[in-house]
Amino acid sequence: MTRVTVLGAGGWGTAFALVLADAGCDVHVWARRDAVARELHESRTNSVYLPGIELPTGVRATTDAAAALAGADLVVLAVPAQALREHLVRWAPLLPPAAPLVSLAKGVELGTGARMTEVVREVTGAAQERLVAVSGPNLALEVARREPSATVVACTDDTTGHAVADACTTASFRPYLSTDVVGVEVAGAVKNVVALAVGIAEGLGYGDNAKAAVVTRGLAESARLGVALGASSGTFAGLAGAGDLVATCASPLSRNHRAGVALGQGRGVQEVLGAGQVAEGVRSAAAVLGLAHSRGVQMPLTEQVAEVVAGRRSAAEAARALLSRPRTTDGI
Ligand SMILES: NC(=O)C1=CN([C@@H]2O[C@H](COP(=O)(O)OP(=O)(O)OC[C@H]3O[C@@H](n4cnc5c(N)ncnc54)[C@H](O)[C@@H]3O)[C@@H](O)[C@H]2O)C=CC1
Ligand SMILES: O=C(CO)COP(=O)(O)O
Repeated sequence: MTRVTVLGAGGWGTAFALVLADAGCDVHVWARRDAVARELHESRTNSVYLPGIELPTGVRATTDAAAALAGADLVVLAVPAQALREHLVRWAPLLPPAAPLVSLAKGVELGTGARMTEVVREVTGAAQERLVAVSGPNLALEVARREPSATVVACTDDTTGHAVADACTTASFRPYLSTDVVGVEVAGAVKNVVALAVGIAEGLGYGDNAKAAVVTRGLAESARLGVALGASSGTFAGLAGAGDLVATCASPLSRNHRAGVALGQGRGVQEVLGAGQVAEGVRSAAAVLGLAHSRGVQMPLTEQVAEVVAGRRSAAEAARALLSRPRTTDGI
């Protein structure tokens, strides 16, 4: 039986632990907070992050990372993007030397512009073949309710990719394989920024035309950045790109979408963040923009989201700025 350690017991870490257990893995979850670990371990529920969901028997949880990681065949990283490095520095000496390291986070690190697998590689020194990104239209609550969902398992090494896909294939959760780690990670990170933008449009009271324009132009700029970083443009038309935008930009379950609506209604970013769980796009917007600037890539939508999030521009001003840009000729 594959022994898997999931580091992070938020909505997605917990839902993914459920998938792994359904797929027949022996699952050990690390939670940051004692109350969450105890509830998961004793009642097999996580009422803060996944209300109404019961995990399969056999899933264990602890706040002791060393105990969670002992003997792991596979390690899943499920903490928010901006917290990954600080946690990994502590976990690195505890990681089994050959286990694949799977990143679930959708974000780019502030200050470095690093993708999540780049952070993992820098901190752990793990070979590229051990690094895996899982990303797609995977709203945690729907996955945990065992509603049909598909995802992308991205790894430069086929054998590792298949091993991770085997560990998380169930009757309702279906992974597709890709070797385009860069594309899958960029698509996931920029998706959160676009979901904020769609929410902002909604909060401003705009209709479906505006939202469709934001999604489509957001996807175009996501693909532009990805290709500049070496990704394949096809990745952005797939599950990790268009697929995740469809799910997140339409769903009230998306925290980025909800945060965007609040920003569009004129609420401040502190109020918006204080009210809910992690909305990765809020902090990734500036990081994505920095990465784009370093490669000479234009990302006008991301630029406006970063302005709104920083409080330098109102949502209405951002919309006006986008509408008054010089005409472009790419036609997509
Ligand atoms: N929730 C979802 O539907 C999905 C989330 N993701 C991605 O997975 C990653 C994790 O998201 P969730 O599990 O949903 O987040 P969450 O907000 O539900 O939970 C985050 C988890 O990380 C822990 N944590 C550790 N250090 C933290 C810190 N410094 N600040 C805040 N939390 C910290 C929290 O205690 C919690 O266990 C994010 O990058 C997100 O974009 C990806 C797909 C689906
Ligand atoms: O990434 C997600 C679904 O694929 C979840 O989105 P939120 O982080 O906005 O809730």
